[in-house]
Amino acid sequence: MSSTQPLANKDSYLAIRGLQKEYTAGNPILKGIDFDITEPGIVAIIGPSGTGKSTLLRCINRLIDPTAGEIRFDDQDLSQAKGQQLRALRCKIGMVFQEYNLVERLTVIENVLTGRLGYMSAWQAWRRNFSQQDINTAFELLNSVGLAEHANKRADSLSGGQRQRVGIARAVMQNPRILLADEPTSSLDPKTAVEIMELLELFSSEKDIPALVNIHDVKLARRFAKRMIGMSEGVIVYDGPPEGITDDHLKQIYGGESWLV
Ligand SMILES: Nc1ncnc2c1ncn2[C@@H]1O[C@H](COP(=O)(O)OP(=O)(O)OP(=O)(O)O)[C@@H](O)[C@H]1O
Repeated sequence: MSSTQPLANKDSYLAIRGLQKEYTAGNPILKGIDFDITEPGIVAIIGPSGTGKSTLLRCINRLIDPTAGEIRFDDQDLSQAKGQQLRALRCKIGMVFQEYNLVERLTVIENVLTGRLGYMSAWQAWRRNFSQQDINTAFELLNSVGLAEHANKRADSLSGGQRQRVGIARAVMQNPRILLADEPTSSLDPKTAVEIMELLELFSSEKDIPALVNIHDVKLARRFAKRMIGMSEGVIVYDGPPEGITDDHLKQIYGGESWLV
């Protein structure tokens, strides 16, 4: 794709053009990324370690600043947003992390409720002054992720799979327009990994939003993704349906072939 293509219309969930990121000058990690997200469902981003998958998601939610390019989200250029505008846009981006990023000393329900903090005034947030509606929604979400009976336990008493369920509930609590998940299954056993992907699929479908998921497990990606983006050395080398990915694509993405059995 070319960075001269027009940005998608305002019905697009996300439109990225010419996205570049250098951590050190002259050493680009993302070398001009272009894609549109126009439908709900899981989009799996695959590629070898160090190719820039996390950097891409971190640019999208502005945990880091892109070096160049445009990130069109909610009809605004997220790459240039600052201050209140950036905070408001970030509220609409739910983020799920590999290591969960929960507040360990808080209870499970308190962790889910932190998904609303971005919508509250500083005073309300400081007082943890959540509305009854938010509290009800948090309990409903905990029920949906199968953790209703754990609501009042401390987050650090849960297993990895349970923590990731809390992480997903917290992200959905934001009422996001998109979900970003950075290797959400990498620290989990295979069965739990499937359950986590099922939850991402469920919320993506229920809330009618896309979920961009960085994932190392190609088989798992193929099972759940509607679309796969293959990255290699900071560029996109495959963008299409899971059934379109061939061994040749995988060789191009990961290099070599001895691992392809
Ligand atoms: N904060 C940073 N400062 C400098 N370099 C960084 C920083 N974060 C990442 N990098 C470098 O950018 C490159 C891409 O890293 P990134 O984490 O985006 O890759 P990845 O594809 O997500 O890898 P993995 O699958 O192992 O998580 C790597 O070479 C990494 O060392």
